Amino acid sequence: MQKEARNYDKIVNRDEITDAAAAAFANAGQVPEKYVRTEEVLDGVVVGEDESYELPVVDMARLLDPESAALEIGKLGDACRNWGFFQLTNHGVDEEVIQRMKDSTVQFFSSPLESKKKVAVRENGFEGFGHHYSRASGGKLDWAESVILITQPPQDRNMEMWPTNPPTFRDALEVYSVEMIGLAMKLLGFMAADLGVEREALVGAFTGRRQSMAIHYYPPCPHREKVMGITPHTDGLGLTLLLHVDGTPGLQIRKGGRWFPVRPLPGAFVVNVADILDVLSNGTYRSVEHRVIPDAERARTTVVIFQEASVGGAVAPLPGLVSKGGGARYRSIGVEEYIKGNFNALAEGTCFIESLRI
Ligand SMILES: O=C(O)CCC(=O)C(=O)O
Ligand SMILES: [Fe+2]
Repeated sequence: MQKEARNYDKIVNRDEITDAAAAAFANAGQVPEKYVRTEEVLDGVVVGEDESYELPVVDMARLLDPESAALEIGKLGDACRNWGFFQLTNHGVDEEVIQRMKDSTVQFFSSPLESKKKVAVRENGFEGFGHHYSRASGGKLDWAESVILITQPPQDRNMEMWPTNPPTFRDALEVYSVEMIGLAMKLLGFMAADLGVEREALVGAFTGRRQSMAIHYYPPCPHREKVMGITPHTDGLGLTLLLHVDGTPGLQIRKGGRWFPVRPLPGAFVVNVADILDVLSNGTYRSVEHRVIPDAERARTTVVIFQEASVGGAVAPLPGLVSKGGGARYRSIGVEEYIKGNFNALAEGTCFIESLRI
């Protein structure tokens, strides 16, 4: 797909990180009005430390072992149906590749604002350094700074938006991005087995499609009840792979009207079903709303990879699943129209795939 085919004009509107914002992030004794969102933060009960619950954990080593595969595929399927999220252990991704990505990300965010602004978001631009998810919140901003980039396929990249500081960043991201395609494809193969479709039907929908990534830095905030790290949203693409750079928690998943905090397992990825996979699976797998609340004391940094998917140029339920009975639960839509609709919905704070429901 040519990048010219994507025109985000009038849809995407990002905010730059101002000097004032950077100063507030560095010293959060006082939260500027633009970031105060107490009502939103208090919307919905957060499940407390005292309540025991377990977010699903899927073990890649057990998926790969023929002795345990069937059971583990069942766990994977349950996680995608009931939570839309799971933590993935024993993922097999080269630890050095992960470490280089982590180090480069930390170094990027700790560099001076002037340096980060070399890749600042542009008007109507989708990529770059800035505030990315705040639009749904009536002019209020997220307590975070982020970079979003298109990473695959290589011809879709806008290299002028790729940081050169630290000098390791581009190379680390290039290698990491390829590893994440491999990891996504492995997982999708097991998801296909769980859904009862041909491996190629699901893996093929993701093969050669666009990959983008976000790195996020959430400064600590002693007034946690006032600020939102990321506005509640569902992910608009196919599959999301999230890496915790540090051990700081903050991600919360909505289930049954309550927010469940994720307790990051050391060395695990957090994987979630995004909207297009929900559609492909004909609503069997769920793309679930999530948000981030910053920590009171510790900064939090994440690296997030988004894999896009489509079938024959459309976002639609896989034919193999529709024919299984019940009919299509979503109507088919061209992928370009989908992406635009999704951005519009994100800006409005609605969920685009709801409008595709039959
Ligand atoms: O940083 C996180 O924990 C969540 C990021 C996220 O939801 C996103 O980038 O879509
Ligand atoms: Fe997300």
